Amino acid sequence: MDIIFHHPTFNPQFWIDGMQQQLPGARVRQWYPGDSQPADYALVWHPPVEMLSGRETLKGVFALGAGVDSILSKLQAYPDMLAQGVPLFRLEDTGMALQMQEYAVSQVLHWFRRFDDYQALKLQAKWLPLEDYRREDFTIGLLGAGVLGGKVAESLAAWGFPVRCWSRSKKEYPGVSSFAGAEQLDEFLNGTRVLINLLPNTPQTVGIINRQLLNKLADEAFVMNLARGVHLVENDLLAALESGKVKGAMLDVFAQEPLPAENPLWKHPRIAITPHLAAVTRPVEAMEYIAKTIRQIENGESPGGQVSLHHGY
Ligand SMILES: NC(=O)C1=CN([C@@H]2O[C@H](COP(=O)(O)OP(=O)(O)OC[C@H]3O[C@@H](n4cnc5c(N)ncnc54)[C@H](OP(=O)(O)O)[C@@H]3O)[C@@H](O)[C@H]2O)C=CC1
Ligand SMILES: O=C(O)C(=O)CO
Repeated sequence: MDIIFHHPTFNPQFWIDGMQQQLPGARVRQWYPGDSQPADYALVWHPPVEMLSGRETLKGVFALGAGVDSILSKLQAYPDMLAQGVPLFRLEDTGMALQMQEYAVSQVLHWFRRFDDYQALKLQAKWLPLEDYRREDFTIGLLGAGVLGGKVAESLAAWGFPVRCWSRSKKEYPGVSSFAGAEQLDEFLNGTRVLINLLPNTPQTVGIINRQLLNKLADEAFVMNLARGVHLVENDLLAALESGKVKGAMLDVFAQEPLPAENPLWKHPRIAITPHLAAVTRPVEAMEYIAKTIRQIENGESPGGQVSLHHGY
């Protein structure tokens, strides 16, 4: 079995050795421009078009992350990049759900215990106990309730917050109310105090966190964007912070990354920023998962994690 690998930043030798250990007998190589030797599987992130195009014998392409928007947008521009019928897989969890839970829970508790307000008071040297927020007024809404959103919802429900989620199909997560489809979006937003975004980037979700949506949240809402920058209309968030509708935001992802130094989001006192690291690929877990999936394919089974080219995620 031949496996080709391309990632703009990961250490290729680490992955080549790791995959060979996971799949004894497999020949794993880093792909270089001009390499059109046969391959059965490809492990990729931001792949050059030339790496995949014309490879009709591929049995699977693995995205080395959870989101496949960059691969699908390239595929849209170059429809021949992936031969007909070659399945595209993505990483499902492989250690990312725990990271998302840590990120979301710590920030929700930060807002709930009013540490943002106390930090502002501290800067004025003011000793001023504030009224506690009540859990029942702190409804948390997950936009997107898949592999990562579902786990984040469950971890917040375990802290006793009212939690709800919104997805395309109905969910049954313990302690989490489920809303599904465009027709239930308003109901989901009504009363949501903390909005956490874990949707995929698709034509249906671009710009979803906009003025109209923000206005439907509870007053003094909080917004956490952990999915993709294109989901959020940045100027609409800034306007909602100015009007007081939104009290604070925590942003991990941006329409332009790295976020340019002149972007006003940097300077806003009620916006916290991290540089797209809410959940990163954990190589060992990812390699175990990919190897398991390859073994399933080789055994003629139908593995999970296949991307729907129709739905775009
Ligand atoms: N900031 C970071 O470091 C990282 C960000 N991400 C981002 O997180 C995203 C989510 O990952 P993951 O949970 O694994 O993805 P999943 O595909 O498992 O979950 C996506 C969820 O969004 C829902 N959804 C999709 N389209 C719509 C729509 N039009 N209307 C309503 N709901 C919709 C799906 O509904 P249904 O369940 O019904 O299909 C599903 O619940 C990734 O696409 C990626 O962009 C991922 C990893 C790290
Ligand atoms: O896996 C993904 O989609 C990511 O955004 C990794 O940071």
